[in-house]
Amino acid sequence: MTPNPMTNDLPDPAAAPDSAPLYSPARVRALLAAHGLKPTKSLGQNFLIDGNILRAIAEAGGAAPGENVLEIGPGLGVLTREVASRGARVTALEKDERLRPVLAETLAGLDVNVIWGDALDFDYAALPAGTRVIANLPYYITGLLLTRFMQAPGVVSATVLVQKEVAQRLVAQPGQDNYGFLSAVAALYGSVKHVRDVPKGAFFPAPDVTSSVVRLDFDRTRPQPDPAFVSFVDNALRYRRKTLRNNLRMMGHSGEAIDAALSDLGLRPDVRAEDVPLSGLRAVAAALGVVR
Ligand SMILES: C[S@@+](CC[C@H](N)C(=O)[O-])C[C@H]1O[C@@H](n2cnc3c(N)ncnc32)[C@H](O)[C@@H]1O
Repeated sequence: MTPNPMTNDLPDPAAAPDSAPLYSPARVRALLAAHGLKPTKSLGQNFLIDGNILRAIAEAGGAAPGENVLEIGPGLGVLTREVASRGARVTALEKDERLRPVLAETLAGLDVNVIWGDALDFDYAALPAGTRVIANLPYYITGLLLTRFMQAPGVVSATVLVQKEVAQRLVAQPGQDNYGFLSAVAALYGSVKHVRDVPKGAFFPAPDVTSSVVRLDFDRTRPQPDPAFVSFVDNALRYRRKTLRNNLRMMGHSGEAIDAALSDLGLRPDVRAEDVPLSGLRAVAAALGVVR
């Protein structure tokens, strides 16, 4: 049973036998109808209705007995169930309070702690060491959430469903089209792996864009990036297609100091920040006295 791509209509709930899995399109529709709910676009509510994708995310995310998992946006609880039923302890942050009765029903009997509130207000620094994030993220705050996970010392990995375009940015290397702050900061904290693409039909309602599952691993054994350097990289890469010199000028560095630094480091005066590897940006930051 797949949704009609033209209307996003799902089959009649009466057609959903109780034995059908929770993520089946008919069960999802029945659940929403029973609670008088419609997905809210502004909250990025595109619910997963494909069992293969759910299993692939849980598997890639390392959901296993004894693991502490953080999920952002459990929605109807389909991914939460998949992860918790593999023995992981799940903490799930959900903003939409209308989903309280739904999650009470779909997560009954599982080891899940639902925290109601905005994921942007959550204290990620307090998460226990070894926490794994597994989530189908609300797309409108993906970038912000990814940087919160990176900066939380307890979080060791994040396996997340994101827009394909974000996935491409995450894995891009210096000099490539999609390279930018997200690519650079991900490389500063660890490594990124593209797990698989996910077609629009795997969601209800179907989103406008293709999605991808990526896994980010954060290396907590090495010294964490200097916040001054992270901010320097953010500013240096902020305006794409402008020269690094121009972006550094916007940060308030003098033209003289920039020219001397670029020349000493053998970088062309018109080099663009997205073409300079992180080691080069670090050398520029050191030459300008931003980091030691
Ligand atoms: C893409 S849906 C994923 C739902 C479910 N995990 C699934 O895969 O079917 C995103 C979820 O994030 C929730 N959400 C949106 N903004 C949020 C925020 N700021 N804080 C916490 N949850 C949020 C939405 O209500 C929704 O449940």
